[in-house]
Amino acid sequence: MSFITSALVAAIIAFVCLYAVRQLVPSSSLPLPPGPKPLPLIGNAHQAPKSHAWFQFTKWGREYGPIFYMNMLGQPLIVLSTSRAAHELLSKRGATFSDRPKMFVAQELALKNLNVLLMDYHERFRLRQRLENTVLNQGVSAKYRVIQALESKQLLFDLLKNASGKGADVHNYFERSTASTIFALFYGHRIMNAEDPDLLGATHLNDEFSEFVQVGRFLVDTFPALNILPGPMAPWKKMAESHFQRRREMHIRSLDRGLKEPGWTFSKQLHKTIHDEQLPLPYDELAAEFGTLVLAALDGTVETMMWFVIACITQDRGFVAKAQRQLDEVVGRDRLPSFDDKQKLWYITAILEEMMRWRPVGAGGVPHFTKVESTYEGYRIPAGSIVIANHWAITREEAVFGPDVEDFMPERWVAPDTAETGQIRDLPVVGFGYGRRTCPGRHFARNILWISMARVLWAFKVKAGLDEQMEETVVEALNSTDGLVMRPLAFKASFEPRDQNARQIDHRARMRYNPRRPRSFAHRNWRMPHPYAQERKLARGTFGCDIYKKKFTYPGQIELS
Ligand code: HEM
Repeated sequence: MSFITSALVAAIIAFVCLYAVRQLVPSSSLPLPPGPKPLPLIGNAHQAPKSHAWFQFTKWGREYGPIFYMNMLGQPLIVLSTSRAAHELLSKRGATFSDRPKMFVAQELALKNLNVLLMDYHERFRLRQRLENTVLNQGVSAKYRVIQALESKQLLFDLLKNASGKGADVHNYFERSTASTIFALFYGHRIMNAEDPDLLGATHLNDEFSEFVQVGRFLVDTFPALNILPGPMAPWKKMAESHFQRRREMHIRSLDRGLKEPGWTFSKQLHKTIHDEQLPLPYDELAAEFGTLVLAALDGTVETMMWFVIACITQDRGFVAKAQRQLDEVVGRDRLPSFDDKQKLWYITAILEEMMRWRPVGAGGVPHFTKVESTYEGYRIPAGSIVIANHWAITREEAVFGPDVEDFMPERWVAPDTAETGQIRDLPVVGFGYGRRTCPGRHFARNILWISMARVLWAFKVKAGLDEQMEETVVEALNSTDGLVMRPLAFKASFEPRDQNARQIDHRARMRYNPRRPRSFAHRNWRMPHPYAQERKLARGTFGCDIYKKKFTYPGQIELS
């Protein structure tokens, strides 16, 4: 018998045994949740959606109710379709439902178990979560607003210079702005443009990773025994090893650099904590932890901004004019909106919340896993189940969010007393996930999104871009990639300044750098103009002596002290 045949036979025997054991092991007498009708042995594998599973799962959710069950070649899969079910199981019973399913290629081979996103909820994970929390909790995240505000000015400047008139594919500019904020804080250097090698490396790794985590992409995920196949028969091994090596090299290089840059960085802060507290986190694992955070931070934030641009173009039934009226009343036309205006700019907050609802970028939810059997509403959830909160279905619950859930309507977040309190309605927040696995970057992300949305609306009329014949191009409201992050397909948008004030962003924001020395971070290349002296003072107060008792130099371009 050839090597490959033996491996296949071994995998099939393992599968049949597993299936038989799952059928025979006594469990509670409660029924499994309802779901599509399975076939013997393969279960529902033949019905598994080929792509964009969240759409089909939403249809099944409507048919079978808040919780439905599928059997994928013996692997139990539970899909939750309402906010209540997701909250009850994933949040309230977090001790049970906070592990992650095994993804052999992604986790074992490509990441060598170093990625916090795919780690089980055990001691190693909790240490990383504790460290993340020290630099990403709500209070500390507010301190980074200074940098987010500065980078959002640069964003306006980039859009004005490159995307007015006929418009452009603006993904690069939003990506640069977010990446620069993240790299500045993590590693102490800015990202000057979309061609930056660090940014290109990060996005390339994210694209590859997205493939590795697609359920059903690799047979070996279902039958890990297949991994004994030799190299040529197992192409995933080479792909995964190459991914791991490039990732490791990039993360370690970035951390080395982050520790050398002047001023405070996440790298320095956490490296010191680990050293002071003698925590069991070797250097390469710390580098991997930062790398994971950077990659996780980029995708969700940038793609939410891209969906925001699409909402402005395709969903404007008056929300843009309403937001601009409020911006003009509260802020006027002589300065940009700032975080200090947040309470009075409640409609921008409503837009942000509606954005996260209308296009939740993690549409299919990140899978959780339970190692023990559980019950819910009279149904049995078998031990070893993958549990998915289908964000797409949950954000489309009419009983929770009101009618016309496919429409973009910030008004659904506006409470009767919002105008006085600045507080919007307390509806369920879905986009950042659930329970002990809730996104640790949510406060950080919300701040970037809020200031970027407020400033883009203050400055521009956002329209579809024009083609060669000067006709408006078609911008689709739903076309997206498949995968962990739902990205809109490329489109062209035009950012026309609303007036002369907006046209002068470059004089006002003046986030200028010397284009002949774009990779130089010497602060003399940067000028902070007079109108923003006050911000400089604020930043100095914030970082100079406050939480970290250290002089903070916003890396390179702006001396804040
Ligand atoms: C709009 C932007 C973002 C969205 C929509 C988003 C969404 C999510 C979601 C849905 C999860 C999975 C939650 C679950 O399993 O239930 C997650 C996890 C995660 N996010 Fe975010 N995220 C965003 C921004 C960020 C940022 C800015 C950072 C870091 C600075 C970050 C770091 C992470 C990490 C490390 C995890 C893994 C947590 C774990 O497995 O326990 N994310 N995010």
